[in-house]
Parts: sequence; C-alpha cells; structure tokens
Amino acid sequence: MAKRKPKYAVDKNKSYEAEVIDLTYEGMGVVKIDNYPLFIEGALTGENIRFKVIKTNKNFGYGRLEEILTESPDRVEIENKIYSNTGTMPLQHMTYEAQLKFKQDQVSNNLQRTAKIIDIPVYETLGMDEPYGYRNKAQIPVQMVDGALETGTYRQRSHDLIPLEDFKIQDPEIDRAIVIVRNILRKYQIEAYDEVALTGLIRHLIIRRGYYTGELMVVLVTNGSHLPHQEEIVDEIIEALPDTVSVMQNINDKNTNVILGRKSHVLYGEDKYRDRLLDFTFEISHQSFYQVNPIQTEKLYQTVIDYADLTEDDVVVDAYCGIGTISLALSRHAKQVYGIEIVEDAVQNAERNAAINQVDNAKFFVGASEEILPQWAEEGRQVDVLVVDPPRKGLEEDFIEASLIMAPERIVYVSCNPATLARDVKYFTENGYQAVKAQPVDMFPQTLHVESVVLMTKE
Ligand SMILES: C[S@@+](CC[C@H](N)C(=O)[O-])C[C@H]1O[C@@H](n2cnc3c(N)ncnc32)[C@H](O)[C@@H]1O
Repeated sequence: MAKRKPKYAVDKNKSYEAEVIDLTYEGMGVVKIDNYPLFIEGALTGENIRFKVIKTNKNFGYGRLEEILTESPDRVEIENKIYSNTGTMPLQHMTYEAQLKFKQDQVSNNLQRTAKIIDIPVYETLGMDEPYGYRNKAQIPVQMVDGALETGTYRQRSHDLIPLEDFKIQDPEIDRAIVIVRNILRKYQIEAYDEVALTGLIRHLIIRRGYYTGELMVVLVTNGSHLPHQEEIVDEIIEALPDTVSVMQNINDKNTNVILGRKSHVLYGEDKYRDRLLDFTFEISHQSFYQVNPIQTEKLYQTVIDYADLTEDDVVVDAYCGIGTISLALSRHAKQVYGIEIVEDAVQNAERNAAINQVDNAKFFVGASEEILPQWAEEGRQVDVLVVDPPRKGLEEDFIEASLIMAPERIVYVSCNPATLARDVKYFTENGYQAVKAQPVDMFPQTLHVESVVLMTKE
C-alpha cells in the first residue's frame, strides 16, 4: 500500500500571509501558521509578509519570501542584489543598529533563556563607526568562468563561482590586490583548478594585510608544485603591489574542500607579515590565526584586559592563545602569562612576538589546551586569572575540570559561538563560579557571527 503523505498545517508550494514574530540565530524570520513554525530568509521581526512554502518537516518548515506587506523600520534597501546570492553579507538587509541588537539578543538568549543564567547583564554590542571594509584577510576561490581565470565568491550553498571585485566587507586594498594578482595569472595563462575534472592549477588566492603596517602577504594555493612562469609572476606581483612582504605557495593536491594543503614554501620574502595591535607589533605566518577585524580586535582585547583586572602579582593562563596577542596585551599588567596553542607555527610567532616587544614574562606551550591544563592542574600549578578563546566548539570537559581544580579567581571567556559559550558558562556556574557580565563585540558586521566576552569569578 502506498505510504500516505503526512499532513501539516501548511501545504507545500502554497502562499500564506503572516506576521514575523522572531529571528533565528541564522537571521531567518519566524512565522507560525496554526502553531506550526516556518523560517523565512530575508524577513524581519514585526513585518507582515506573504511567503510560499518550499519545504515541510515534521516540526517546522521553510518558506520563500514573496512580498513584504508592511516593512520593518529595521530594513534597509539592498543596493546590489548580487550579495544576496553570495551569502557573504546575510544581515545586509538590516540597519546596523538592528544588527547590533540582534547580536546582543543572541548572547542574552543563549545565556539567560537557554542556560538560565538569569542574573548576568548582557551589555549592548560594541559596534563599528563604519561597518564595511574591515576584513584583513581574504580567502578567494579561483575558477575558470567562460574561459577566463576568475576570482570571486561561491553562490550560496554551492561551489559555483560568482566573479566579484568589490567584496564590500574586505579591506579595499585587499580587493585591489586580488584583481591585480588575478590579472597577472591571466596574463601568463595560468589555469584555475577544476574541482570536478581535478585539473588545472590555482585553487585559492589568500591575501592578508596588516591594517596598521600596510604589509601584504599573498598565498597562491595550487594543485601541484609546478607553477609555470613563477619568477615572472612573483616579480610582477611585487612590482604592482610594492607593500608585499611575503609571497607563498601552498600545495593542496587533495580532492577536498579544505583550503590549505600541508606543504608550503616561500616564493618571495619570508613566511610572515606584521601588524600592530594595542601598541604591540605582531608577526603572523600564513598558517596562524589572527583576528580578522583589527579595529574591533582592539576593543575586544581591551574588554579582556578590563575583565581580567590584573595586579602585578597575578599569574595568567591564556588558553587558545594563537600568536600570543592576548597574552602580550595582558603581560603588561601581570607577573607571568602562560599561553597554550595547538598550532606550532602560531607558537613560534608568539615566542618571537614576545621577543620583539621586549616581553619577558610570557611563555608559550604547543599542544591541546585540554591536555596541557590537566597536566598543570596535576602538578599543582597556581593560576589567578584564566583567559580562554576557544574555536566554535567551545571547551572540552577535561579542560573545564582542570580549570575547576586550579580554581582561578577570575575566568575571562572570549567566544565566537554563544551556544557553546552558554553551555560552558553554565557548567562553571554549577561548580563554584558566578557569571558576572557579558559584553558582545561586533567583529563581523553584516554577517551572522557573534563574538562576546564573559567574566566569571569564584564564588
Ligand atoms: C579563536 S582563535 C583565538 C586566538 C587568539 N586568542 C587571538 O585572539 O588571536 C582560537 C585558537 O585556538 C587554537 N586551537 C584550536 N584548538 C585548540 C586546542 N585544542 N588547544 C589549543 N589551541 C587550540 C587555534 O589554532 C586558534 O589559534
């Protein structure tokens, strides 16, 4: 007997009208038809809309926005629709004030509503005066389009390249550099990699730029080691972009979505460029993490310094320290800082950064924080302030357990994911800590990413 289709409150491909009652963490408008929730991209809270149902699941569905019947005051006109196809600026239809509020709500919803940490104040998001042109790093896919090597960005949820020269949220000097390198590669008839046929050479172009130094690093990610006309290409890059201090080739010959391969070598200069933050100079190698929004990074780090509230007798652990940026910023206020970082290149940068900034009270350790901290706890090491800045998945239980044994007076948690932040803060608050305050910082305007800092103290 044929299976009967399940019946939902709505029918697929039919249009409905409803009021948008909320936004999801992915920025989609939420409507309800007979209590059945549907998510609609591009709709804003408070708007009355007409939408067509495009997908139905057991507990919720998705709709496509057809018409906005009454518009939210938070809506701004999108000048160029191309960015709606790229997905690089998913909040571009919202005023910047509304974006900041959306991010504050993400942090407070996760901490207060989901994790039930109700007494923590979540402050207004620290925003930018000019929320465009901020990214100091571009990782640009390269493809052949109509016979020409093109740089741009993928169409949303695909690997089809949309050629683009103005990325809006990147440093305009980086946009300019991408076009220059693209034209040089075209001149020497270098083929882009084809990920279906597995032929061709150039996969990605990575450009990083020091905001305060202007120094440029250019990385050509190639499928194979031989780069025809290597010398001419490198010479032309340096001539056209005289601020270039490093040209690297990274070889990635695997059939994978991962951008960087394991092997790299220097084609010009050294494997590093420099930038400055809070009066420190940092050397950054191509494998190392470095915050992408320099103006906001200084606000983020200043919040960490304020929340850490150090005295000159304090010993600090900066876990997930990258190239030692937070460690050095805190070293001025502490007796000793210990950084932990899993990427070896980043630790080498951190050590060198301590040396070039004449910091002699910061030491760095290569390894997983969830392995190193438990060792330190077992050795009975003392720590007064613990700073953590983990990747999106948050902290491992072994790490939290070790922190509880070491029992620092203050824990400053820097997070790029409010959901794992709330999960981890809850764990701490159930084990002898209280959450004191939370400060969202907008590191990624026009996008859904939410960064925040939380202070916890020992009860
Ligand atoms: C969000 S970044 C923060 C880096 C640094 N605090 C900063 O502001 O530039 C997270 C860092 O954690 C490192 N990392 C990832 N997993 C790790 C682990 N298990 N143990 C130690 N470091 C890790 C990454 O390589 C990266 O440098």
